[in-house]
Amino acid sequence: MAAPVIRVFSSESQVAENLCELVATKANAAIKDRGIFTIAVSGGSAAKFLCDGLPQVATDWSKWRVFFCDERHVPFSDPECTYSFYKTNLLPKVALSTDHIFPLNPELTVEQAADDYEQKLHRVFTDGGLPRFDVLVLGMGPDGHTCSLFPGHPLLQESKRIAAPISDSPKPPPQRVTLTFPVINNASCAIFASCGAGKADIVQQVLEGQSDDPLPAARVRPTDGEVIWILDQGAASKLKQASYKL
Ligand SMILES: O=C(O)[C@H](O)[C@@H](O)[C@H](O)[C@H](O)COP(=O)(O)O
Repeated sequence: MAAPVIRVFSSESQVAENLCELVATKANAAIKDRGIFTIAVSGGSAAKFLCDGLPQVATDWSKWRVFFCDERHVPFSDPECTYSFYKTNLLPKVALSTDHIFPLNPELTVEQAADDYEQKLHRVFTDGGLPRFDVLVLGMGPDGHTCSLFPGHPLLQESKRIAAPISDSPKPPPQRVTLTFPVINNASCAIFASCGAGKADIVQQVLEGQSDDPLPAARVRPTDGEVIWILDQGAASKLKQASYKL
């Protein structure tokens, strides 16, 4: 398990650019090696960064398979739907087929939608084992949550499911489906992008704090992979280790 790699940039636009360059590098390496690139993306500012920057990268979009680290159980027409954000803001600009992006089915109950999502994962990750994503693009909330995995929630201990329903999310909307830690920590590379001084305390706690009960974002430590934090100066401003500074 490698220690987190921390990259600090002077502006949000540089964070976005670096994130997209890194994703493209990982994509093109995976396509060269195995002919396919598997990624799970998030909502929040990471979605905006990816939708703005990925149309500029050179890659074979027909080889991408795009899942969601988590998704809100809302209709596609709801402005809270992360899939619809990507559908509107990325799909018209890149040659990614809608057959290669995997939304949650909002017509089902949240429990059924989680089961259905696990089946979708197994159809792409066909070896029958735990899915091993090439890249996860993650966000972190001000409480240290990532995906729909919240501090103190029993889902932090989930060990059997690869995608799980949640009906009591402390952040609305309450019903969501999320990848679980066994899948997250089986990824080849997990990338966080966090910006703004409002994130400084929680970034410091997650990256430098010691706890017997780590925050969800601090539990992202792929066993055979890397975790990379891409921060702007504001988000990195409370880190104590001098090597993390610009
Ligand atoms: O599902 C959600 O409610 C959001 O997607 C959320 O989990 C988001 O990823 C984080 O709060 C970080 O968001 P920012 O990077 O925009 O702060």
